[in-house]
Amino acid sequence: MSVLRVNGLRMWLPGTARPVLDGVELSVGEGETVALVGESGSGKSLTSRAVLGLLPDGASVEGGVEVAGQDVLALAPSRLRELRRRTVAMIFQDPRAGINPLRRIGDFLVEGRPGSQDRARELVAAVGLEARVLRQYPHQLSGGMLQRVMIAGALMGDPKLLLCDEPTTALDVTTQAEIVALLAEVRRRYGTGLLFVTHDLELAAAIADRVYVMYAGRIAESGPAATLFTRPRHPYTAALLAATPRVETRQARLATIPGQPPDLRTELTGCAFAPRCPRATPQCHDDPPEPLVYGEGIVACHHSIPGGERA
Ligand SMILES: Nc1ncnc2c1ncn2[C@@H]1O[C@H](COP(=O)(O)OP(=O)(O)OP(=O)(O)O)[C@@H](O)[C@H]1O
Repeated sequence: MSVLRVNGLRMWLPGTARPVLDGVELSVGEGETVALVGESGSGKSLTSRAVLGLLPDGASVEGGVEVAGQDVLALAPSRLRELRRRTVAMIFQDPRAGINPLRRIGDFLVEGRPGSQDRARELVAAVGLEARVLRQYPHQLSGGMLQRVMIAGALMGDPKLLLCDEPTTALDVTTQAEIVALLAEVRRRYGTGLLFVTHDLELAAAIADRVYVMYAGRIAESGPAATLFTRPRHPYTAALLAATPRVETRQARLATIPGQPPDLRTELTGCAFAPRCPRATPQCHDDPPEPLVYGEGIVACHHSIPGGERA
């Protein structure tokens, strides 16, 4: 069963010529880790924030967001608060932005949850911190420790779904690896579904069961992580992989994808990636490709790479 289903989510923002999210389909199963990857501006954060019912000012939306069977976009504010307290939680890139610097860690964790001191102690230990941090203030902890605190805080309500928006980007490489390992442990121990938003493909490959690749507000390709990263079918996925430094071969960054993603002030007639795509034909500029199912994956491309190959 899915803890999250995003069904054809379309979002318009003021001053744009096309939807900023355009028919996003995405799901996360119970205890599953799913990565949402794409370049900056592709719509990853807007998607993950919509899961919490957080929409930018002036946004209008179509389609649905279901968390544990509840239609988030139709919930009354009080039910939405309850959902965020119990069912779905989020951790962000910068843990310092999400915590009051004047309150002790212990007070932050039990805030709004009377009688939850034991749970806070248990979770602080579960995220690998000593009990004394409960009496400390945020400035006394490193960024990595504070991200552990945020993870403990997110788990206080025993959520079914944890949204992680670039949770390791602000951390050094060693600490990143520790936080990734901790999230994997959280999912194993508590059965939490994870939606992991990142621009880092290597990280997505390391943590996720399934991956969605987003481009210009649309899902270009999705599938099991192992298949998608070894045999990408969408030319955009292949180009992203070619532009990613590979740790195992110690190759330097070899290429960037020529060109820019389409500006939100322009309409799109065909495939959003066509102007940058080596496989594009006139059809790609005129007709938006429909998503097609390939084995366990889905690809929206008129000329997807047969069998897939890593560029
Ligand atoms: N409140 C807003 N008003 C207008 N445009 C917005 C707003 N929020 C986001 N956008 C635009 O919507 C697009 C998608 O933004 P989003 O933050 O979801 O991208 P992203 O993929 O998460 O990028 P990043 O990795 O840089 O965070 C971007 O072009 C962004 O400029």
